[in-house]
Amino acid sequence: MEPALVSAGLLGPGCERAEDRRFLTALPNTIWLPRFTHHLINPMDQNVLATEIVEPFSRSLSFLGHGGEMGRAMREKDWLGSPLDEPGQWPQELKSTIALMLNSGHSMFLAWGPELTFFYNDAYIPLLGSKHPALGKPFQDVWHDIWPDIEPIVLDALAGKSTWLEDFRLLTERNGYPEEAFFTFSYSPVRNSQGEVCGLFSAVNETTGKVDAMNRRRAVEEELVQSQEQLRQSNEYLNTIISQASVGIAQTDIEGRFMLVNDRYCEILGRSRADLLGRKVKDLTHPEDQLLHAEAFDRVVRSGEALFIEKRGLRPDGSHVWVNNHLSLSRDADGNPQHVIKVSIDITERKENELHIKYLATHDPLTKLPNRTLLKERMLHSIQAAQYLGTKVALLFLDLNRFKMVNDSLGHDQGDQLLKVIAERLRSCTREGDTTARIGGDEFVIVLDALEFVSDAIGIAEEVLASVAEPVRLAGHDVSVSTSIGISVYPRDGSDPTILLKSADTAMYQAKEMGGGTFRFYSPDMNARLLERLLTESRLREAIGRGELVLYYQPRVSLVKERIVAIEALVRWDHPENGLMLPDDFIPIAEEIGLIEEIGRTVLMQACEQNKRWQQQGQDPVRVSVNISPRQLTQGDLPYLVRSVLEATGLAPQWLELEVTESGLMHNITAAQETLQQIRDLGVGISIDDFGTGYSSLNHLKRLPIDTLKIDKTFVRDLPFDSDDVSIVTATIALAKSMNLRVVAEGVRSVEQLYFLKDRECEEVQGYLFGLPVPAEQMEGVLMHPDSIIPLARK
Ligand SMILES: Nc1nc2c(ncn2[C@@H]2O[C@@H]3COP(=O)(O)O[C@H]4[C@@H](O)[C@H](n5cnc6c(=O)[nH]c(N)nc65)O[C@@H]4COP(=O)(O)O[C@H]3[C@H]2O)c(=O)[nH]1
Repeated sequence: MEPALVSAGLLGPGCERAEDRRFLTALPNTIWLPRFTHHLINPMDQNVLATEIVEPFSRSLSFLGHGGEMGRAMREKDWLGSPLDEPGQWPQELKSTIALMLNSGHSMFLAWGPELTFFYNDAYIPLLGSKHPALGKPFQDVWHDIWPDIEPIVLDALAGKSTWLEDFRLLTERNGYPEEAFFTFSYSPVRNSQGEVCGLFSAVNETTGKVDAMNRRRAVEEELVQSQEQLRQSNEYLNTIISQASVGIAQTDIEGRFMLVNDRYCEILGRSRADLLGRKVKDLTHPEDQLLHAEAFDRVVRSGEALFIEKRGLRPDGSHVWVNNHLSLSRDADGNPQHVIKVSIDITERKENELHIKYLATHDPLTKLPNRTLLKERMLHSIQAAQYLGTKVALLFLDLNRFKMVNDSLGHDQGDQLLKVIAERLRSCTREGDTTARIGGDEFVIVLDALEFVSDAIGIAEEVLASVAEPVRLAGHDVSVSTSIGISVYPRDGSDPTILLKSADTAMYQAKEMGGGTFRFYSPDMNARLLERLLTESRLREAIGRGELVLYYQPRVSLVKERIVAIEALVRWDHPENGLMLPDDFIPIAEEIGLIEEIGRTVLMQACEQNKRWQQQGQDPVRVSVNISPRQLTQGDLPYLVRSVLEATGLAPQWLELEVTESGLMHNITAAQETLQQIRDLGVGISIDDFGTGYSSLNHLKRLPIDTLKIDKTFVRDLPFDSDDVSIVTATIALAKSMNLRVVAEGVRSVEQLYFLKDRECEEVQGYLFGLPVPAEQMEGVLMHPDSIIPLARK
C-alpha cells in the first residue's frame, strides 16, 4: 500500500492543539506531513512538491484535508485524495506516527518509505539548506553522497532496529557556506499493518549549541587543567631555580621577618634556615647599617619602588658579610603590600678591595694616619656637626722643628721611625672622635671636635708640645725634636676646611718665628703678614735677574797687623718699593723656597769679582769673606762652585774666606766636614760664624777643617761689663789659640770693647766702630784711606 501524504497545514486551524490530535484517526498507509505547507507558499517549492513528491504518488495518496495551500495545490493538480475523516476516525498508523512525533521531543522530523523520502518538517529546513536533496529519492541514491556516516544506522532502522546518533557532527551549507553543526538523530522503523518495516522515521534535534557549550566547557576545563599543570610546573621550576640559584633569595613579610630563604641565602649569612625563618632582617644587620636598611625597607614597602642597598649582614660568629641586596615588593590580589623579595649577592671581596683602595687613597702609608683628603672630609663632618650643636672645632697645625736635621744626619729610616713615634704620641693626646692626620713630610694636623670653649684647645696643644718634646730613641741616640703649633678655630676663623687649614698654617709660621716649641692662635692680621711674605717670595725670584741684590762690605781689622785684613760681603736687596732690605728679611725666605743656592752663587761671584777688581786697582790685597747658608753645604756642589768662581774671576784662593754659621754646621756635621775639607783643599779659608751660639762640641770642632772662629756679637755687646760674656769671650779666645785658630770678634762698637779684646789678644775685630757695611765704591775709599780707622786699632 502506498503511503498517504499528510500535511498538518491541511488539517486546518487548531489541529496542532493537543485535543485536536485525538481527531487524527488512523488512515491506512498515511503519513502526516506536519507544518509542511507554509514552505509550499513559495511557488518554486510548490512546484517541487507538486512535481517531485505529490505527483508520483497522487494516485495512491489518501488526500487528507481540504483547506490551505496544499489542498489548493492538490486540487489544482487534480490529485486523488481522500479527505480525512474526523481525527477520531484516523487510522492507527497515522495516530501512532503522530504520537511518535509529538512524544519524541525532537523538533525536526524526516520520514522515508522503504524506497523514497517522504517528508520533512519546517524545522528540518535549516539543517538541510533550501531543500532536502534526498526528498523523493531512494535513500540509497543519496546517503552515500550526502551523509555517508549516517548510512549504517539508517540501514539498521530499515532493518527494524530503533537507533540513534547523539551529537553527530555534520557539515551543512544552511547559511550559504559550509558550517559545522551537531545533531542528535533518532531513527525508528515505520511498520505497516502487517508489522513489516515500510519506512523509517527520523527525529532530529540540533545540538550544536549544546555541543558548542560542552566543547567550550571542555576547552575551558582543559585549559584550566593545562594552566594548573603549567602553574605546577612553573612553581616546581621556580622552586628549583630559587633553591639552586647562585644568588641568595629571601622573602619577608612587610615587617621584615624571614618567611622563605634559599640555600644560598643561608650560606651567605652562615646560618641555617631554621635560624633565619621568623627572625627580623634588621636584627641580622650590622648595627652601623641598620638605619640604612630600615630606611630602604620602609621605602620599598611604602612606595613599591625596587631598590639596591649595600650593607653588612651578621654571621653567627660575630663577623660580617657585605651583601648587595635588591629589594622589591609583591602585593596581594587587592594590591596591598604583602611581601618583600630580597635578592642578595655576597660582595665582601669586592667591598673589601674597595675599602682597601679607599684606605690607601685616604691614609698616609707610613703612619697610617688620615691624609689630607680624609682630613678635609673629616673637617667637613666636624664643621657640620658643630653647626648643628653650636659647638666649636679647633684645628692644630703642627710642623716638627729639626726633623730635617734628623733625616739628614741619621738617615731616612730613622726619620720614618721618628715620624711613626710622633704620630702615635699625637694620637694618644687626642680624644676619640678627634682626627690626627699627616699632610706633609713633617706636618701634622689635629682636628678637635665639638669644643665648648676655644680655650679647651690650649690644654691639648700644651700636651702635644710636651709629648713631642719627649726624647725619641733612634739608632742608639736620644733625639729630641720639638714642634710649632698654629691653631685656627671654626667658626671664628672661617667655615671652609681649606681656609681653616691655611689660617692654622699661618699661625704655625708665627709660632715658628717665635722660636718653635710653642703654639699660636690665628689672628686676622697674620694674613696681612702672610700676604706680604708671599709677595716677597714672588719678588725675590725676580730680584736676582733684575740685579736687585747688591753687596755691602764691612772691614775686618787685624789688631796685630794694624790694618784691614779682610772685608765681609753682606748682601742687601735693593727693593724697588721697600728700599734697602737686610738679609734677615729675605735670606730665610730664600732658604725656604729654594732660592738660596742661586743667591749664594751670585753673591760669591760678585764678591770675588769685586775683590779681584780692588787688587787690580792696586789696593793692598785683603780676604773677602762670604756668608754660606747651611743649605749650600748640603745641597749642590759647593766645592765645584767655589773652584769655578775663582777660575772665572781669577781671584787667588787665599783671598777668599767662607763663613759658615755654627748652627748650620752642626745640622749635618759629616756632610759639612767633607764639603769644607774639599774647599779648604782649594786653599780657601773657612771661618765659623756666630761662634758660641750653636753648642758645637769641641770634638766636632776639632774635626772640622776651619781656620777662624768668629765670636758672636751677642757676647761682645756687653763687654767688658757682663762677667758671663767676659768669661765666654776670654775662654773662646783661649780655645781658638789652643786649637791654632784665628779668632775674630764681631759687633765691636765701642773702644771699651776694643780694649778688652785687644787685652785678651783677640787677633781681629769687626764692627761699627771700624765702619758700617757700605757699598763697594765707599769701601774702595776706606781701602784707599785706611787711616780713618786704623789708628783705633793701634790704641
Ligand atoms: N749690632 C751690630 N751689628 C753689626 C755690627 N757690625 C756688623 N753688624 C752686623 O752684623 C752682621 C754680621 O754678619 P753675620 O754675623 O755674618 O750675619 C749675617 C749673615 O749671617 C747673613 N748674611 C748676610 N749676607 C749674607 C749672604 O750673602 N749670604 C748668606 N747666606 N747670609 C748672609 O745675614 C746676617 C745679617 O747680616 P747683616 O744684617 O748685614 O748684619 C751684619 C752686620 O751688618 C755691630 O757693631 N753691631
